[in-house]
Parts: sequence; C-alpha cells; structure tokens
Amino acid sequence: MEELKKLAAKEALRYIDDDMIIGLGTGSTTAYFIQMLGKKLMTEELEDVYGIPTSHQSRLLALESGIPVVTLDEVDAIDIAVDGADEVDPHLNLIKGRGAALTMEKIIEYRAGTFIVLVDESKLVEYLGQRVPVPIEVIPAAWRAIKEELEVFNATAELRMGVKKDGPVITDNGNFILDAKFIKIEDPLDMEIELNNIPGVVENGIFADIADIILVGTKEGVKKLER
Ligand SMILES: O=C[C@H](O)[C@H](O)[C@H](O)COP(=O)(O)O
Repeated sequence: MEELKKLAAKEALRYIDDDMIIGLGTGSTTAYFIQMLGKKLMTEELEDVYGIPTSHQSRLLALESGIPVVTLDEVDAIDIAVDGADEVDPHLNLIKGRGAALTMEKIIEYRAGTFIVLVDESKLVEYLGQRVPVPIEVIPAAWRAIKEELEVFNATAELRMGVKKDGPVITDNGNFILDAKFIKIEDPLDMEIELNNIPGVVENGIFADIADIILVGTKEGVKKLER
C-alpha cells in the first residue's frame, strides 16, 4: 500500500509549477507528496512555491522538508490543494478526517483552484460510509447532545479517544471528534449540509462535489479519475 501511495504522490507533482501556492493536506499519503515537493524545491527543479498547511502535522513536515509556508490570510488565491481521503465514491465524493484535520482541510481545499486527491485503490467504495465512519468535529460542550441528535439520521456515533493521551482526541482547533457510522449515505451533499446545520458541529468529514481529480495508486499504475 505504501508503494501505491507513493505512486499517486509522485504523479501529483506533475501538476505543480513555479510560483504556485499549494494547499498541503494531512495524512500518510500526502506526507509522501510533501516530502517529494520539498526535494524538488531543494534541487531547484521548482521555485517560488509556497505551501498552506492544513494541520500541525503538515506544517511541521513542510518546514522539515524545506517548503516555505504561508497562512490563508496572507494569500489571494490557492492554485492547487493536494490531500488524501478515507473513502472515494464513484461520483468523486469523499470521506476525510481519520487524522482529525477535516476542518482546516475543507477550508483550504474548498478555496483551491484545483483539488487533487491521492489514494491507493483500497479507498474506492461504491457509496460513502461503506467502510469508515464520518468524522464530525464538534464543540466539546455539545458532544453528548450531538451524539444523541445523530440518531435521527440512523447514525451511531462514538467519541474518538486518544491513543497516547488519556481522554478524547483534541483537534488542532481544540475540539472533539465524533465518529458517526451511517447505514448508508444516499445523498452525500445533502447529508454534509444537514450535519453542518446541527448547532455545535464545527465541520464534518463529507467532502461532496469538491474534488476535481483523484489519482489512484493501483498495482497497474496510477489511474486518474476526473470530474
Ligand atoms: O484528517 C485526515 C485526513 O482527512 C487524511 O487526509 C485522510 O484521513 C487520509 O489519510 P491517509 O492518507 O493517511 O490514509
């Protein structure tokens, strides 16, 4: 799988030119892209490229890889954003947020001229929610009420707990994550909007109608899916 992720990451570099502002996603697949982009800058194959990180993870990795970073309020436009995903459906809708970075990811990727998604073939599903729950970032005080409200959508939600930390995972924005398992998400765009309408929800991990290009690492090479 790691080799397939690297294949997709390498292919994404072909879309990057000098003088671009690049949204830098979060996760293991994008990490390969960030490191490869850093190398291109070090060797001066690319020049004047700036990254806008979507998390502490991508910011630290970008700095370590030699990519100068800027923030959203310092730029007029984002040329391209590159990120991974947890599920991709046949209409290029996504579930993201296994790494709890969904809010900043959506803020950046929504504003990018082109949003490129990097996945290995295991992430392709027939419908969203087939394999993974939908991560929902919530204001801590509201987590219990939101968990109960999600039952209206036939979803069962769990508060995400830390692994090397006692208690709940705290996002980069200081919030909690509820992982909501749906029976089936029939209409991703509608569900994305409905979830964000619940008071206390900061953002949810359904990314409907936002990806432009999916680069899928497969054993036969990189497959490109496009809107
Ligand atoms: O919050 C995490 C992000 O949405 C990741 O981009 C997503 O979970 C995919 O991560 P990975 O490339 O490690 O599978």
